[in-house]
Amino acid sequence: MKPDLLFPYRLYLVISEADCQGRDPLWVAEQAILGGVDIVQLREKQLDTDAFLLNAARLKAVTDRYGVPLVINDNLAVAVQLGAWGIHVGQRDLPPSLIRKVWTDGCSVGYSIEQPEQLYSKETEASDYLGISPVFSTATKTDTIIEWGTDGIRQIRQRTSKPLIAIGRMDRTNAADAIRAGADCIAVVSAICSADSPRDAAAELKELINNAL
Ligand SMILES: Cc1ncc(COP(=O)(O)OP(=O)(O)O)c(N)n1
Ligand SMILES: Cc1nc(C(=O)O)sc1CCOP(=O)(O)O
Ligand SMILES: [Mg+2]
Repeated sequence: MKPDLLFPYRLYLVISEADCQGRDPLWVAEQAILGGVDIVQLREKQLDTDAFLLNAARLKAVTDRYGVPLVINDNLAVAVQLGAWGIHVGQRDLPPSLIRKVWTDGCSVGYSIEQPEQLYSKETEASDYLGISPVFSTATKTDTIIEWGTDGIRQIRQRTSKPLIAIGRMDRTNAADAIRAGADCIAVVSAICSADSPRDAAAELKELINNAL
């Protein structure tokens, strides 16, 4: 199925303070953007809402400077108060249809798909793009169910026109394969946040993605 063109982003950085190896996440995010990241998600699983909001506001000052959309993971209160571009939720979070009722001014809603039957739900219908969760199992997030693999990307591509985000152990060795299998965008934590040079890592991934399109 042909992908929806409303999601033009190709390289998606998912970031948290804990994933940045003691480095300043604002520096990591800025370097990644300079290297070619074109959408950023703040995923803070350990912080309360006040601390999450403070970090999100600091990060938004950086992403706004470069015209890069900022997505908030899970926390609708933070996303709304911040005026974020969007929110990403999974199967055990607030459902997209409820988010749309509360956050009415055109937010973007990403939704994780963990199993084939979840593609055909009212909540999937209510979302703007889908996280393929995970393409490969990863130490960064261990509460996942199956591995989709590149064949899984191909199967999902045949069944939906929603933009597809490949996430889970994505890196320089598999990004091009995921794009060729039908993903629209590659999302990473470690491949950028753990790299010696987040800027160079992002630039290499972006080139691999662009060459695979
Ligand atoms: C782009 C993207 N895809 C998938 C996820 C995972 O979301 P979720 O299943 O809600 O898990 P947590 O990130 O909340 O642990 C994501 N965050 N981003
Ligand atoms: C945030 C997230 N969501 C996933 C999912 O499967 O839904 S995997 C993941 C973390 C991805 O980290 P890394 O790039 O280090 O593998
Ligand atoms: Mg979640």
